Amino acid sequence: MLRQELKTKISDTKNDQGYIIDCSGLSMKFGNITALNGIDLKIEYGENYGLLGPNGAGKTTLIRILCGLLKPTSGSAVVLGRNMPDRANNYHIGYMTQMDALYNDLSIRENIRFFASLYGLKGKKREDRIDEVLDIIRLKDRQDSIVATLSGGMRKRASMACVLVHRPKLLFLDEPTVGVDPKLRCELWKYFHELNDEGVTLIVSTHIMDEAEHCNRLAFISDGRKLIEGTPAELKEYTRCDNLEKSFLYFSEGEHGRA
Ligand SMILES: Nc1ncnc2c1ncn2[C@@H]1O[C@H](COP(=O)(O)OP(=O)(O)OP(=O)(O)O)[C@@H](O)[C@H]1O
Repeated sequence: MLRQELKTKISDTKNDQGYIIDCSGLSMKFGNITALNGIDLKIEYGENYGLLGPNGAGKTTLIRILCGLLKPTSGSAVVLGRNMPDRANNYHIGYMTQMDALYNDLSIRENIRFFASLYGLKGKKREDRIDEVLDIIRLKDRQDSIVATLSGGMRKRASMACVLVHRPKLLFLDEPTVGVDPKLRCELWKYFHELNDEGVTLIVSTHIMDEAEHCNRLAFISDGRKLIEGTPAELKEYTRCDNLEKSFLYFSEGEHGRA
């Protein structure tokens, strides 16, 4: 009952612009595997929204549908006012996957330039944007290094630059700071919040609680279902837990997970 009240309270927070993401009854089956099972999701413009759940919960499948890379088995996903999949949304969306999509034999700058060109950026504007993102990820001094020679954290930063270069309105980040050192992690989250302030909507998929605490709202996902959503404070307060991990266990395992 209380859980329903929390759901209702949160779903009442609608913004005048409508929703950047509006999903209804989204399901996805791969043969006999049900990856998503009737997900309803409304995300407002400029939110920093977290998808939190264990391995295999369905987070990546959900993101791939929202990016237009997969067609759902049933239900609808409206993104930026368009029913997905719709290629017209491609320019407005950035997606940083768990596995990087960098070309090993190109330099960092050449990789970023390649992605910028795919989005139609040219000439001085393109080179200025590349300089801008190199500053953000703090790799300007390594811009000519061949990607195959980079450390894991540097690869992550280079991938980040490739998805930021066309300034997407909607950014999907799959475990964005795994393998990144604490100092840069702080800087990246500061930058993500700045992007939010500029109106960019961020969807962050994670099973790391530290990362989830940075989101303004979260959905707990398990076995392809959305268990609950709310702000980190609301979810902890409701479950009377001192951290999100325990709150998640509360919802995924019932009363046994309670602190
Ligand atoms: N192309 C596919 N073919 C078959 N099964 C798939 C496919 N993609 C995903 N699945 C299955 O769907 C389920 C959800 O997977 P998904 O990758 O969405 O989970 P996830 O929450 O992102 O997990 P993780 O945190 O480990 O990345 C899993 O059982 C997975 O094996």
